Amino acid sequence: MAIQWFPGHMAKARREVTEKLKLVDVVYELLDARIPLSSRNPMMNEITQQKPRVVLLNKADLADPEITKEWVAFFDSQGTPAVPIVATEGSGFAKIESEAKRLVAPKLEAMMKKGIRPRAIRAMILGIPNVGKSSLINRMAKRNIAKTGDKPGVTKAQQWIKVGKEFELLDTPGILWPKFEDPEVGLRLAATGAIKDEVLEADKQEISYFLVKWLREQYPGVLENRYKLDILPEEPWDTVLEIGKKRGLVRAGGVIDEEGASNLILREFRAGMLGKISLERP
Ligand SMILES: Nc1nc2c(ncn2[C@@H]2O[C@H](COP(=O)(O)OP(=O)(O)OP(=O)(O)O)[C@@H](O)[C@H]2O)c(=O)[nH]1
Repeated sequence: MAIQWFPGHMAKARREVTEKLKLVDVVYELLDARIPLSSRNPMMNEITQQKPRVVLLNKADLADPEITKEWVAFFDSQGTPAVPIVATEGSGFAKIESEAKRLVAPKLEAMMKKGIRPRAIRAMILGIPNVGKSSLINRMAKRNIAKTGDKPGVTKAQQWIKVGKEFELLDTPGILWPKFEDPEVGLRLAATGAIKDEVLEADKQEISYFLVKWLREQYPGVLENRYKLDILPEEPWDTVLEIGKKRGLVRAGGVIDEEGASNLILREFRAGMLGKISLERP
């Protein structure tokens, strides 16, 4: 999504989310399992206030399973249950529902005591662009719900998607902006493909250097294995050039196509071809 977040957009997004929040019992905060804090809206607590919240660590198929466990423990320690999921495959979905039910149970009991008949639990999905909101909604709905959330000016009545007997999901997600202030956060978002490269001030090369440096430090052997490198150069720019050479990205006159090499590394990382890798630790 090519949306750019200007102050006006942020205010509007926040207003829309606040309106939707009034309709639901529980919020699913969708984060990228590879970069949970970087993919979290900086004002999440303020915006959702006291609303019960379940963190969903999406794209868990691409993340380092050990680090994902650490993140679950981290969020638990903060009092927010967290569930690793793969929205595109439907894995982790049973727990999505049971956690929400657990959080909303006291409210439903209080309603019953007042003689109000129990009703379905109502939930909404909230997250930054590209984190998998539509994939999750479609998978939970078991059909394709048209994307309308990111089209300015397109308004449509809120619809509820029935998920089982006791559960309903709002058919449009709440979209919030990511953090932009911290350059490292920006690089993590860019490396995972959460923000379009064109939107970012950093160029492809810089993003690939960031990724290569992280892999060198945190995942020894990964680059060597994938690109058949005998020795890993000390500097990230030399590594990128070396990978370009190995992959035959060489222009006339023997000049290595550095941008091509950067693109290749990013593309392969995003597709999970370098393995299950997380870019952020609790
Ligand atoms: N590997 C993997 N890819 C996923 C998963 N969930 C979503 N994706 C992919 O991530 C991309 C973005 O997914 P969407 O569902 O369009 O994300 P969104 O949050 O609705 O995006 P916006 O409409 O931009 O706000 C798509 O290419 C999906 O196929 C997942 O669990 N694993």
